[in-house]
Amino acid sequence: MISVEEQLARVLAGAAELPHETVPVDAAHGRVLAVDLRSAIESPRDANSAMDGYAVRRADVRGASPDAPVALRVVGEVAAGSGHDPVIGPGEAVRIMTGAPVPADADAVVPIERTADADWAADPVRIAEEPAPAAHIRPAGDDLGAGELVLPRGIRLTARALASAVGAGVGELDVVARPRVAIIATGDELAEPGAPLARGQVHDSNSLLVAALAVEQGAVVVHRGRAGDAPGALDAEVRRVLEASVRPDLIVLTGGVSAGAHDPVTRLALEFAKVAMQPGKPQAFGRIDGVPVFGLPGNPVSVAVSFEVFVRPFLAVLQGLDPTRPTERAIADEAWRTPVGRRQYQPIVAQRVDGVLHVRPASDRGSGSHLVGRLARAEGFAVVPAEVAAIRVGDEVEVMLG
Ligand SMILES: Nc1nc2c(c(=O)[nH]1)N[C@H]1C(S)=C(S)[C@@H](COP(=O)(O)OP(=O)(O)OC[C@H]3O[C@@H](n4cnc5c(N)ncnc54)[C@H](O)[C@@H]3O)O[C@H]1N2
Ligand code: MOO
Repeated sequence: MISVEEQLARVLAGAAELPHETVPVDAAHGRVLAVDLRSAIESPRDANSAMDGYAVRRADVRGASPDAPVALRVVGEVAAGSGHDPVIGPGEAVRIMTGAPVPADADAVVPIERTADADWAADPVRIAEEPAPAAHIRPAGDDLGAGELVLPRGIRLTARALASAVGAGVGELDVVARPRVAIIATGDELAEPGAPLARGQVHDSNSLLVAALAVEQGAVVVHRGRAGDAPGALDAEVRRVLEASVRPDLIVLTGGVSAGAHDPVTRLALEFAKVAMQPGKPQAFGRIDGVPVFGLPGNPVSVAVSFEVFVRPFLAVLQGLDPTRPTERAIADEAWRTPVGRRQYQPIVAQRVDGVLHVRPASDRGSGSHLVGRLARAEGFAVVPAEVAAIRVGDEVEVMLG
């Protein structure tokens, strides 16, 4: 048996960041930013009003108060979006709306509520407050200076990040290419989701599990198929994938990697390993025509764990992201057994109590790697060192969430 670290090192050995591409901001959600993004503009472009009210010259309204309002003639109006810059002479004011550019002659905005009549029809308008210098004016460049760093390279573009990018005057972003993943579930026993099962059959949940996990990690699924155990079937399916017009960056196979007499992955030219982990012991990895191929063990919980431990870091490296997974300390609220000699990845449910993370196994039916029905409850995995034989109530465990 080899350690998880040894197998991970094998998997990551040839992995490198994919090429970059430029995409419209609309298509960048979830992509990884390839270069630092600096603001293309000063934002806001113009000094603009933070309130609906009147643009005034402060010199005209010194000492204004509710008891001694100052009357100004209304000589115009600017609404948001107006490119207009009306002249404001002594004793004059301009109606201004939130977001509208402040006329060059004004040096303060008085909100409508601070006028004696609080009525847009009032003319003259009676200003009932002496505004502070630049009151309610958002200066140009208040949000972003031209050239200011907005987003650092290597982040995944969230909705908020995209809003900042658009605010920075950018219409396109340089992003890392999405890893293209091909998935082939192997086994004669596999049936379509929802299909009635004949004796010996099982629904293929693995190919969808891998596809959805890969998409969650920023990948795009270019092929999802199944291959039976007959000699040549998997080979033919792999060939089809490799010869398709869109070549994948990786192929993920599930099932057929262990010691069975019909395990088809074992006939491929991959490197096979028994990894000291549970679940996920039998693993295969290699390159076929230069394309990385993962052979994950067929049990659904083994697939979920193998993806977290090997495929997810690989996808991270392809996207220029840190492959290390942050872990947290947690307290076990329930006891469970764990195999000595293999690092256990126990699906867990988690709960924070007074800031302390508490976990218990997600399955109430043991840690069988076939328990796909319990996978939905898992909120993460407890990672138990190989030398530990049992977790007792109150023990501290390391947990990777999500
Ligand atoms: N003699 C030995 N037998 C087994 C060993 C071993 O070391 N010696 N290892 C066991 C362990 S651990 C695992 S894990 C499994 C891995 O087996 P395979 O990768 O060959 O997987 P299969 O035999 O094809 O399937 C295992 C199990 O999972 C079900 N399955 C397969 N594909 C899917 C799918 N797409 N969706 C849902 N379920 C799937 C399959 O029906 C089997 O029940 O080997 C042990 N045996
Ligand atoms: O290692 Mo297998 O993955 O126990 O279930």
